[in-house]
Amino acid sequence: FGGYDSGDSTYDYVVIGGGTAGLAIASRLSELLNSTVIVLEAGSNVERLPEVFIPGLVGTGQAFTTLNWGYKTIPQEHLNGRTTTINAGKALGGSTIINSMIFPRAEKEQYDAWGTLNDDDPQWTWDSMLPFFRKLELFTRPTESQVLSGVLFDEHVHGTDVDHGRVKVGYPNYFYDQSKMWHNASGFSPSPDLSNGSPQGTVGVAPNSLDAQNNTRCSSVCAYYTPFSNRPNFRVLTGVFVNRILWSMTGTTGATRTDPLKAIGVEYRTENGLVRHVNVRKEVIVSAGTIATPKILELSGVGNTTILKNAGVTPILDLPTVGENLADHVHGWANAFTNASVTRDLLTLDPRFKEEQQDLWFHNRSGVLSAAPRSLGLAVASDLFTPVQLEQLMQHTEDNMAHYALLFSNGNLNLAKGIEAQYAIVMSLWKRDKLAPVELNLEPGYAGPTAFEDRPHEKYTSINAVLFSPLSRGRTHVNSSNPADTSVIDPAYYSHPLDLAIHTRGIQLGRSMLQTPPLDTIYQGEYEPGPEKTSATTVEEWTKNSVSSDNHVVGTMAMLPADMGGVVDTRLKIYGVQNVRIVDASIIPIPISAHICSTVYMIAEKAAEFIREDSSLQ
Ligand SMILES: Cc1cc2nc3c(=O)[nH]c(=O)nc-3n(C[C@H](O)[C@H](O)[C@H](O)COP(=O)(O)OP(=O)(O)OC[C@H]3O[C@@H](n4cnc5c(N)ncnc54)[C@H](O)[C@@H]3O)c2cc1C
Repeated sequence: FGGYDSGDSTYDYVVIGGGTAGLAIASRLSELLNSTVIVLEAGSNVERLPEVFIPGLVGTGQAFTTLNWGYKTIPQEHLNGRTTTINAGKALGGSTIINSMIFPRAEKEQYDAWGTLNDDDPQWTWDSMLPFFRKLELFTRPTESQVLSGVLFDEHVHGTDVDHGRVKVGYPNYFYDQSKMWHNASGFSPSPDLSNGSPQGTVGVAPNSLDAQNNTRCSSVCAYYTPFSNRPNFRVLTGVFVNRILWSMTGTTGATRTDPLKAIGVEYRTENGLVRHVNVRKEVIVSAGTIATPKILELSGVGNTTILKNAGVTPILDLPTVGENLADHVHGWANAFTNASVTRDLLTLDPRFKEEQQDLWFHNRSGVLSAAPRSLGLAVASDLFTPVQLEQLMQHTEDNMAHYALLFSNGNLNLAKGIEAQYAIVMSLWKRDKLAPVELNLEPGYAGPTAFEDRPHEKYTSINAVLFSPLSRGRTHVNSSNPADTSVIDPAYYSHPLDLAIHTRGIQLGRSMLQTPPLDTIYQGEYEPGPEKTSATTVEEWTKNSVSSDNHVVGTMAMLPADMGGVVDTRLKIYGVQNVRIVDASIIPIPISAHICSTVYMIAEKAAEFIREDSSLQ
């Protein structure tokens, strides 16, 4: 297990990508003892790297180019022509190897929106998703000292089934003074639990994907693979790069195809360049993530025929919205110098401090390395704008919904309808304060766009301000038939004007929080955006020049009806294809106001159930 396949072979289920969703669904399918499952993963198993398993080292793993696909965007018109990087884990465990382990959920109304967009399908509502959110979790109640440090929780919304729960969820062992101060400075009310489906307008200590017994990261490898790696029907190949899906070539091809396409195998390349394939008996499941999944489909001939022909790929099935509808959260900051006694900066600035903290963590799992420190505050529209400003922004957005939907649809009228339907939902949630357009969270150390070498070597307090409800939609497509070439990725950040307006306002709010009691007692002057940036225009300009991806890309294989530009149906099957499901963040039809990892696991758990149900009908 975990090595190279000795040759071509046949499996019931072939899973492309052993990341967050890929390992989750493969593991659940391997519970069906009469089924064989293989996972094909490009990266390797790096669970034993300290940068991966020590919670306080979050952020360092993504700097390893070997662990990060680091997808580059094309120059972004509304970011003054800058290119940006969308990070994504390149390892067994995918992005759960390098992510920040923040593990909340979004507002229940936003999950209900998935059903609304899909002809009111009851399979995709908060109520029908909650059992799967609970199923995936193995929650550890916070200790008395964690509760005294401000952790609030509602056990009913968590999963505690020791036999079936998988992702270990817990809380940090170390609490920075400034995080506690920020809870008061934010002005938000305390959240009873950031996973309860009503986080908007509240602040709280985020649950983490963390093994509370050992105080180590719980990635999808820890949750879904390591404990089950000796199952004879569960095989994982690492270091293999999938090129394409192989189809049964009976029937017609191209736009005139009427019979559903059937996958018969998957072609991959080994690290030493050998091209091999595996055969599939039942289904192929694509879980390569929001950027790589549409690429694999396009290289397999499924996508927009014109785009495929231009790239030199032979079209097999015309599905013009593959790779469209891309949405991403956008990350911005405000930060200030601080006289707080402990910040994360000390890990870099003071070798003795770092050594002490390492000793503490290895000795009894305490100290700053025992925490991936995130307290989240979810601002609603009325926290950001006055009623008059809000009225004007909403009016302008509502008046122009059809215009922007068409603009972002790449000429596809079905997708324009789908995007416009998304906008109508967003506007209605805005009006009812059922959606947090911006998340603000405190980082007890430097967070911002300036490299260590280029900034003063001081201690900082930062507020991350993340745009959570983008209306801009972009796309990712191949422009070559060579699998080794990267796609052309255009998230079209800020191409909807509301996005820039909201995000700039969020950054301003974060900036003012740094000077609000009691945080003002540790404030030693602003570093970024910079005290000289006082007008709305100068802050807006700084925002355009500095923001980056929050690595929460979704939507490129959207679960929407076909006449709204969808790529997969509500059982996650690709339209026009018999036996390929998409199971990862790419199916999320509309961005949610939350860190998305728990939602991706929930999708995988639901998909496993769909497959179980469908196979029992055969
Ligand atoms: C730096 C960073 C920080 C984040 N922080 C948080 C956070 O704190 N909380 C949160 O909720 N979310 C966070 N996220 C987002 C979240 O982790 C991801 O959205 C989610 O894990 C994506 O899951 P996925 O299954 O769609 O894709 P992934 O987990 O990325 O899995 C895709 C897998 O497919 C593999 N793959 C790709 N192409 C091929 C190919 N051709 N052949 C074979 N294998 C291939 C990849 O190597 C990878 O293993 C973060 C993401 C990043 C990158």
